[in-house]
Order: sequence, then C-alpha cells, then structure tokens
Amino acid sequence: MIPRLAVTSGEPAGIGPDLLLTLSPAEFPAELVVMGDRHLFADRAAQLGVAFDWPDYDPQQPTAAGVIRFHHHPLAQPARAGHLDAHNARYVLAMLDSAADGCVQGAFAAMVTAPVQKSVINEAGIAFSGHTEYLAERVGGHPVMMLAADQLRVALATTHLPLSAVPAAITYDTLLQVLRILHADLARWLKKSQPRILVTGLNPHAGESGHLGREEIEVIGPALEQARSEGIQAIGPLPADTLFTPTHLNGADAVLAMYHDQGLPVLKYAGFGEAVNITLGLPIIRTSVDHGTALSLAGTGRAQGGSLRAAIRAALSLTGADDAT
Ligand SMILES: NC(=O)C1=CN([C@@H]2O[C@H](COP(=O)(O)OP(=O)(O)OC[C@H]3O[C@@H](n4cnc5c(N)ncnc54)[C@H](O)[C@@H]3O)[C@@H](O)[C@H]2O)C=CC1
Ligand SMILES: NCC(=O)COP(=O)(O)O
Repeated sequence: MIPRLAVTSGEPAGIGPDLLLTLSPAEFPAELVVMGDRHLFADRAAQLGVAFDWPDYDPQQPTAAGVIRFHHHPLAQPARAGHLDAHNARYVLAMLDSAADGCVQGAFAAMVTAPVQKSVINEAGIAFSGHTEYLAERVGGHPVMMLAADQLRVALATTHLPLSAVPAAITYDTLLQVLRILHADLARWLKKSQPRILVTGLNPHAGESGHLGREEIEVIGPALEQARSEGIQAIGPLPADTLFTPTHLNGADAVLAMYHDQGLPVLKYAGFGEAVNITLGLPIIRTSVDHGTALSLAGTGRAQGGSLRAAIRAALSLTGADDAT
C-alpha cells in the first residue's frame, strides 16, 4: 500500500515552508500531504524563486506515490520570513492537531514535522514545551525523544525541562518505562531481539560511588537492574563523558541520556543537518528534523533540507513501506 504522510510546515516565519518548497514529488515512494497556509507558501515560493503548484489535498482521492498535495490551514495574520507573530500560534497547533488526529484515524500513516518556535507559542498564552509533549497530550502514550544520526542514536530519559527540574523527574518508574519503550521500539525497528542500550548516569562520573550525587545508586541503578531482569540489555549507569567515546559506543544500538543537553550536543556534533528526531512511545509514528526554525535563514534559500528528507525517509521506513518494496 502506498503510504500517505502528513507533513506540517511549523513556524510560518521560520525555514519550515522554505524546506518543504524544495521537495520534489518524485523523491519519495509516498504521497506527502503538506500542511500550511497557501498564501504563505505562494509568497515564500516567489521570494525563493521556486514553483508552488501542488494540488489541493482531498481525502477522498486515492493515495498516489510521488505526489505532494497541499492541505490549506489559514494563518491568523500574514507571515513574514524571520518575524515572529504570536497571533499565528494557533495556526501552528492546528496543523499538529490535524496531522495527529489524521494519524489516529488512519488517514495518514505517519506525520513529519518541520520546526516550531516554542517561545512564540508560549507568548500566545499557550503552555508548550515541544511537539514531543504536545503530541502525547493529544494522542496518549509516554513520549520518548530519540535523535538518530548515521552512527549514533541518542534517546532521552526526560524531555524539555529546566535543568533544575531534571533530578526529580528521573524516577525508578519513569526510567523503567522509558527503557521498556526504547527496548521495544529499537527491537522492532532494528529487527534485533536484544538491542544494546548504554545508559548514562546523571552526575559527573556517574556519581563517583555516591560522593558526587546519589541518583545512580538510589534510582538509576535499581531501574537498570529491573530492566535487565526483564531481558533488556541496559548497560550502566556509565559516566556520560566517557560513554560517548568510540570504545564504548562500538556495538551499541542506542544511548539513553538523562536529559536534553547531556545527549543532544553529542548527537548534533556527530550529525547535525542529517539526523532525525523520532518520538517513541506514541500510538502514532512521528518524525522530525534535527534543527530549529533558523529564523535568520527563512526566505534566503540558504537553509539545508538534509534533515527534513531524512525525517521523511525515516517515517516511511517506520511505516514498513521499506519492507513492502
Ligand atoms: N523540532 C522542532 O520543532 C525544533 C524546534 N526548535 C526551536 O527552534 C527555535 C530556534 O532554535 P535554535 O536553538 O536557534 O536552533 P536552530 O536549529 O534553529 O539554529 C541553530 C543554528 O543552526 C542553523 N540552522 C538550523 N537549521 C538549519 C538548516 N536547515 N540549514 C542550515 N542551517 C541551519 C541556524 O542558522 C543556527 O545558526 C527555538 O524556538 C527552538 O525551540 C529547535 C529544535 C527543534
Ligand atoms: N532539540 C530537539 C527538540 O527540541 C525537538 O523538540 P520537539 O518539538 O520535537 O519536541
């Protein structure tokens, strides 16, 4: 079956629309339904000097491979590249709702998201930490953020939190839940019964035997022990600084880091621009780019689309479309 993917264009002042406009329909063995405001796309296409001639999305039409259709969502205010406007926050969320609900209802096989500007959504009075948390609120599940580059996958035990809130968010139960989700999704995705997961500690030197913090002894270690008793190959807690060295990473299928800026800087150093963000633990498939809205590049034609293409390919692979061909 030909998969139909929803692709949200994200922050209208950012590079999401630009990157989508550089896609060519024949690139993917799927139908892409790009969501956005048609006036915004026409204006941005003119600014970039590219064509914008995608037909309107009609859910009644049979899915066709190598086609991009456009699903119009109206902006509240006209958007200008690089200029944020909180009036358009609801527009950004309406696309996410439409894509996520469509996945739940079976209209879409997966959703791929272009970046949003988290701050401007909050400035509109809507509490928003990220797609990851927002989508879990909408469709259920315990979301686990994982970014994947060519040679490295990094999942996070916590998502978007102030650093001061991280220790309390790492509990025996949540860590075990994250490990179970990561194990199950990696096993299915990699077709490997025992994916090897390296787990970081929270503190320097993984707590230095309790002298630099006790989370490793009181929380992380016991959760890993329980995970191992369930057949999960979880190794750690390991000091994060030396875990990310070739000797340790050799043979690992993923790293589970405790928080956003413990794991993602390494991943982005290894593969920024080509990596994919995958939300595990949801009842739907969602992938995304590895970068943000890059406001200063919007409308310039200088934004690179490698990560968007990788995110679309990853979503297709997760739908099983690869297996069918
Ligand atoms: N999936 C999402 O919705 C994500 C959203 N964000 C949001 O994006 C906003 C801006 O975040 P920043 O930390 O400034 O990160 P950013 O990724 O937008 O920019 C970081 C640097 O990378 C460059 N860059 C980013 N994407 C690029 C591309 N495709 N081609 C070439 N250069 C690129 C930018 O010009 C900048 O120099 C924030 O509101 C953040 O929350 C950040 C990451 C992911
Ligand atoms: N740094 C990754 C990131 O912020 C992605 O967040 P999300 O919007 O995909 O939840």
